Order: sequence, then structure tokens, then C-alpha cells
Amino acid sequence: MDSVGEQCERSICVNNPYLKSMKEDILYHLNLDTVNHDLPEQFGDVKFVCVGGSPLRMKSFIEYIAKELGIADPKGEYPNICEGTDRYAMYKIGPVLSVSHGMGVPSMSIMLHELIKLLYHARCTDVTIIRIGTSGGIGLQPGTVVVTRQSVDTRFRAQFKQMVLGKTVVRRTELDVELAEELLQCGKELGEFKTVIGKTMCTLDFYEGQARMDGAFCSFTEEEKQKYLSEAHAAGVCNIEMESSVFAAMCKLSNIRAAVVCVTLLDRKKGDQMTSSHEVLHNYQQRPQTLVVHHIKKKLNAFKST
Ligand SMILES: O=P(O)(O)O[C@@H]1C[C@H](O)[C@@H](CO)O1
Ligand SMILES: O=c1cc[nH]c(=O)[nH]1
Repeated sequence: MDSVGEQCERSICVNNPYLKSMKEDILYHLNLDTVNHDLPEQFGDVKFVCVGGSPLRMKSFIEYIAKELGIADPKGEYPNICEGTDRYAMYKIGPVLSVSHGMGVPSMSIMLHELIKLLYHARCTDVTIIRIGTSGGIGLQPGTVVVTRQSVDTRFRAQFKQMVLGKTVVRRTELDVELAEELLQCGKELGEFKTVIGKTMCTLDFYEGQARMDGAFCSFTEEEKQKYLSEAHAAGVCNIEMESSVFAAMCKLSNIRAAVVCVTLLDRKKGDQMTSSHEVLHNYQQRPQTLVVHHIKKKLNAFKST
């Protein structure tokens, strides 16, 4: 399953010389550690990690994929592995792990530090991580699924800026091209909804940061908003969300194949508020899950037949 070397396994890279000398590693926000948990035993078989903002979405995702893979728990029980903390929720079935990350870059970043260390301690190899989320589209029919080629900042640059010791460290935010194309192909095969590939803009805020005029504050005009969204569109931005940049940067640093698949809940050129019904929004939210489950099934079947 390695896209680089033919037979060689792709392992998780942590670039921290201090980790090896730690007697115990406490993954505080996941309520897991290396002394009281046998991480290789519990997680060593993980090949796919799906992440999304909401704990409920990630629970229903594990129920859905368990059913689709034919390995559903007869009692329908999927315990939250991170029980004991309400920061994140985590579920596992076979080779699939489902983890919530909350909203925004800091929340995603904390979860990813601990998840990457978890996969490293568990000695996982050939892992694929996919974010299944929601977003605002630009010039797309609501309900369109966007597979991200590149996450860009609010000035449309493929970079993520991390402050370290008060200095800015710039990290790249391209995603795995091959995986993105495979996911696009899955969308075509399903033929249930429109799937496109493009750039995703990652912001630090849902309101003014995404050129919304319906927050508690608004410091620009409708004309300025439309001009900015048109510039984003012209730069190849298909959708806007709040986690893809740090997700892309951290997965790249740890050598993990990664993708971002987000449905658009509305066309931001046409409005700011979520006016669709709960049923419609729920249906839209299901689409990245449908796409990703199709992909995982294909990969696991290909695996079996080799
Ligand atoms: O994964 P989700 O649907 O939470 O992602 C987007 C970006 C923000 O976290 C949130 C804003 O509504 O939705
Ligand atoms: O407009 C939207 C919708 C979902 N998530 C976002 O970040 N923005």
C-alpha cells in the first residue's frame, strides 16, 4: 500500500529526539498512555483513520463502516476509547479508527499530536488519514463534495504558519495527490452526488474570518465580501473550512498519507446562514462518509486479493 516504495512499509515519523527517553508518554487529551495501555496490541492493526469535528458524527461513522465491512458488533456496542475525557471521542472497528477533532486549528493540532504519537507507539504502518467534514462552498451547488488538492491560507498560499518559541515556522499544506484522485474516482463510481477536486481555504474563524456578514461583528461591505470570495474562487478555492491546513501540514511531517473530503453546506456567494433543513444538512454530512467508506472497502478488497 506504499505509494513511494514498492514493497516497503510506510511508517509513522515523529521528529522529536526527546520522545525515546520518556519512561511514559501520557496522551492527556485522549486519556491514553504507554504504561497502562498496550498500544501495539490495541491499535497496531489500524490502517485507516477518519477524523471529523463532531463526536456524534464519528460515532455514527464507525457504526456505518462496521455495517458496510460486515463486521458490525451484534450488540451494536461501540465504546468510546477516550472515555474519561470529554475532549475527543475515538472508536475502532477492525482496521478503522474514527476520531473527533473539535472545531478549529488548535483543537485539530492537539488531537493530531496525540494521535500521531499513538500510531507511532502502536507501530502502525501504511496508515491513511482522511478528514470527513463540512464546509462552505464557493460557486458550487450545496451538497457538492470537495476533495482537497491543497489547503491554502486566507491569502491563498499553500502554507500553514506555526508559532514556535515566538518565531514563525512555515509548513507546506499539499495533500496526497494520488489519494485525492482515487477519492475523486470513488465519487464518480458512486454517481450519487457531485464530487470535485480543488483547493480548500482554511480559516481561524467561522464568521468574519470566512467573510460572513452575520456574526456579532462585521467590518466590511457586501461588495468587499463578494470581491474577496471571487478572488478566492479565481485562485482555485472551492470551499472554506477550519482545520485542513494544520491537518495537511502535520500529516505531511509525519509521512502519513492524508486527504480532506468536505461537503459544501451552502454557496457562500449566495449567503451566510445555514437555511437548509436539518434533514438536508444531515444528508449532506453523510456524503463524505459514503465516499470514504467506498474507498476503504475498495482498498481492503484489493488488499485481500493480493
Ligand atoms: O468537521 P467539521 O464539520 O466540524 O468542519 C467544519 C469546520 C469547523 O470545524 C466547523 C464549523 O461549523 O465545521
Ligand atoms: O461555511 C462553513 C460551513 C461549514 N464549516 C465552515 O467552516 N464553514
